[in-house]
Amino acid sequence: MAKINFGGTVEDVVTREEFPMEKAREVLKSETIAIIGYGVQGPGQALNLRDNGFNVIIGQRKNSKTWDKAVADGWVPGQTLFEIEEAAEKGTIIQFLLSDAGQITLWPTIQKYLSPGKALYFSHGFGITFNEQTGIIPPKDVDVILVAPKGSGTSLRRLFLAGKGLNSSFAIYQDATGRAKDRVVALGIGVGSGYLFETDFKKEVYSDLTGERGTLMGAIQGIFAAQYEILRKNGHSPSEAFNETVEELTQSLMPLVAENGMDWMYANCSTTAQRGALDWWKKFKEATLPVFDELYNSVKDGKESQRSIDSNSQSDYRVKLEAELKELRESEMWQAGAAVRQLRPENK
Ligand SMILES: NC(=O)C1=CN([C@@H]2O[C@H](COP(=O)(O)OP(=O)(O)OC[C@H]3O[C@@H](n4cnc5c(N)ncnc54)[C@H](O)[C@@H]3O)[C@@H](O)[C@H]2O)C=CC1
Ligand SMILES: CC(=O)[C@](C)(O)C(=O)O
Ligand SMILES: [Mg+2]
Ligand SMILES: [Mg+2]
Repeated sequence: MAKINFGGTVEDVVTREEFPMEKAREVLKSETIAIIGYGVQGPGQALNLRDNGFNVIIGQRKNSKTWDKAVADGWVPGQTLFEIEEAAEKGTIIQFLLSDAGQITLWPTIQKYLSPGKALYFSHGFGITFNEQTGIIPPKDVDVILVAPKGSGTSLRRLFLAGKGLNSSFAIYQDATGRAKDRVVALGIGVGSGYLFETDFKKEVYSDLTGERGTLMGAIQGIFAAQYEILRKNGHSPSEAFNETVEELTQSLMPLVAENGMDWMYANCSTTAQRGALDWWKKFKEATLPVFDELYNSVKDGKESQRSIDSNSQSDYRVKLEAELKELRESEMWQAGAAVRQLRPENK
């Protein structure tokens, strides 16, 4: 573990220097990693593990789109691709990467294959933390571990192929074998994580549900829509409104923040912009702090998890989600965005 000072708080983190890939391969050399679920995280983690030389198999429903996707990705039926139950039986580490709602449905099936000494692996603390809602209560004689990439499985794979990595949190809920720490850190390195920081199942899911409803996905769409609406209401064209709300942020300013922090991005803007941003950011913080407080309490009270389970357990959950995504896509702001993207020099 490396001791890193994060703004005054020293944390123990795992970097690839402390836990190189060779060590991860040694730790997991006798393991069969069965990945159940091939949606977004499944492919990202499975392909990275395979490329890193680990023994990986996939468990999927036959005659499904994800079975075909797995075959297209080079998984071989009967060798590295099996039906869910056969993969769970063969796996010594079962990576439970169905959707959080899907895990509830499949838990009675997976549970049958959790023989003593196996490991049950999640990429979200949802199923375990809200087990009064999910019913996911593992037997005591298996390891229960978590590696949660802090980003999309699509990005996990793309960054791996680019020689980079997404950071991940890791947690141990049960250490039945005495090897849970080694297993979970080895898996975190194997799936292509940048650095690993420790958490617990409850903190992972509370922070993750907050983040995705907040700055990462929900709040950002909300402030985009609000600013775009004000600009358009005051006569600014869609081009001007979209560029000033989204395109400049994604193409110019956020990459500067990612490179060297917010102050550096500010310093690379005009002094006019710096004065304004420094005057206004606290007003936006004051306006949104109550909303974030309400959001976190809704997560903590189990309201968000129940909402997710109720919605995503319905047979037509994907149809309903797609209809709302279509509404977003067809909004004027994102239609303007589609036109702007097409006009990028690299897309001409
Ligand atoms: N999407 C992402 O990039 C991230 C996901 N996670 C976590 O990783 C896990 C997997 O997430 P995703 O890959 O997004 O899942 P997903 O929503 O893409 O679903 C994965 C697979 O589960 C299947 N599935 C859904 N409901 C099912 C059911 N009732 N019965 C059988 N199969 C069912 C889907 O067909 C899909 O193939 C979740 O715990 C999620 O919270 C964590 C970090 C990021
Ligand atoms: C990509 C990710 O980290 C999320 C937003 O938490 C998720 O997909 O659940
Ligand atoms: Mg997340
Ligand atoms: Mg999430």
